[in-house]
Amino acid sequence: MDIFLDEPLSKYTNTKTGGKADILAFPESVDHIQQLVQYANENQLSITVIGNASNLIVRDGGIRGLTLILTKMNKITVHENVLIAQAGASFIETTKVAQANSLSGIEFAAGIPGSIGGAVFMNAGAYGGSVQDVVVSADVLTPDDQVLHLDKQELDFGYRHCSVQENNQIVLAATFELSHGSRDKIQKEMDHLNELRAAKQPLDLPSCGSVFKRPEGYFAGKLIHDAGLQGFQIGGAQVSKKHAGFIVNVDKATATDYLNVIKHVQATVKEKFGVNLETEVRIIGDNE
Ligand SMILES: NC(=O)C1=CN([C@@H]2O[C@H](COP(=O)(O)OP(=O)(O)OC[C@H]3O[C@@H](n4cnc5c(N)ncnc54)[C@H](OP(=O)(O)O)[C@@H]3O)[C@@H](O)[C@H]2O)C=CC1
Ligand SMILES: C=C(O[C@H]1[C@H](O)[C@@H](CO)O[C@H](OP(=O)(O)OP(=O)(O)OC[C@H]2O[C@@H](n3ccc(=O)[nH]c3=O)[C@H](O)[C@@H]2O)[C@@H]1NC(C)=O)C(=O)O
Repeated sequence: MDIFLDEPLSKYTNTKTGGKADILAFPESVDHIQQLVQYANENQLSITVIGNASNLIVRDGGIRGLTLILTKMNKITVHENVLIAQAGASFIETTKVAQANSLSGIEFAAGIPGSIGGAVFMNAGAYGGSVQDVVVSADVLTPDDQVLHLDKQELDFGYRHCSVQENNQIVLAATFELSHGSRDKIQKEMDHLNELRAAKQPLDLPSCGSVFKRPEGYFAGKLIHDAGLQGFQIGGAQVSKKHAGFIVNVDKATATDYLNVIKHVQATVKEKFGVNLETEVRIIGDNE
């Protein structure tokens, strides 16, 4: 198993920002994760799990203790209409495997750049679909190193919410129940959604997806757009000129630049429209 010390996380985050991990490990099996959790518990190290870092800002001070990236646990298996994906599998790859097996239901995720673990953790959604519509159960590891099989009810999905968040569990794998469909039709729907995404979102620049949650009754992107903030920039982090709900790294941004732009956007939208924008991105790690 690969383990790195003092490893810059900017190499792994989609924003290309963030400080160093004291210890960064790439486990290849549940056994590896259990060994790492045991080691961390014995040495009183905190544990942080990162998926594809597509909806994440790691502060410039980095992450103490042990950080895990699960991309080496990426097996996807299919039995009839049931698809099981390990936590480190990419969501996009999972949609391709479903399509190849004529399975319909996760077309909505064709362009979601996260991992299966991150997608369950955040109850990922786009274009009217979300993880809760198709996931029937997940295997998780508890902080005291026990593997649990949780059904959908126990996962307690809500808007960008899942019970894994407050129980500090690590998602190991997820089971999806899909329906049989036509391979061509599934592919067409995935292509269509990817075209919509490419037309609206700044996919050509580093970002962390939608920075803010949808406030009830509003769209974050529209509020930021109407506040005249598109193009607003601090350091190398800029409110996207293409989609105001994104902050793009246009010139060697730091995580601090991102956080300063977020603060300014929140204050401006509050002042102009009286709406509180809550971050959807996870912000983790220490200040510099
Ligand atoms: N709709 C869209 O177009 C887009 C949606 N997204 C969303 O963001 C999600 C982020 O996914 P991803 O990039 O993989 O995640 P990230 O690496 O961005 O991690 C986000 C958080 O997820 C938690 N996490 C990740 N993997 C696991 C795991 N195996 N077990 C437990 N917790 C985990 C971590 O929580 P902690 O810090 O507490 O350990 C982490 O802080 C996507 O799946 C999707 O929901 C992202 C971009 C675009
Ligand atoms: C990118 C993410 O998810 C995305 C997901 O891909 C898309 C597609 O379904 O819908 C959400 O974006 P969104 O709420 O910004 O949806 P969009 O349809 O792009 O925009 C909403 C509305 O705001 C308007 N809008 C958007 C951007 C902008 O600069 N100006 C503007 O006026 C749009 O015209 C539209 O009327 C998800 N974000 C949230 C917070 O719900 C993510 O979670 O990281």
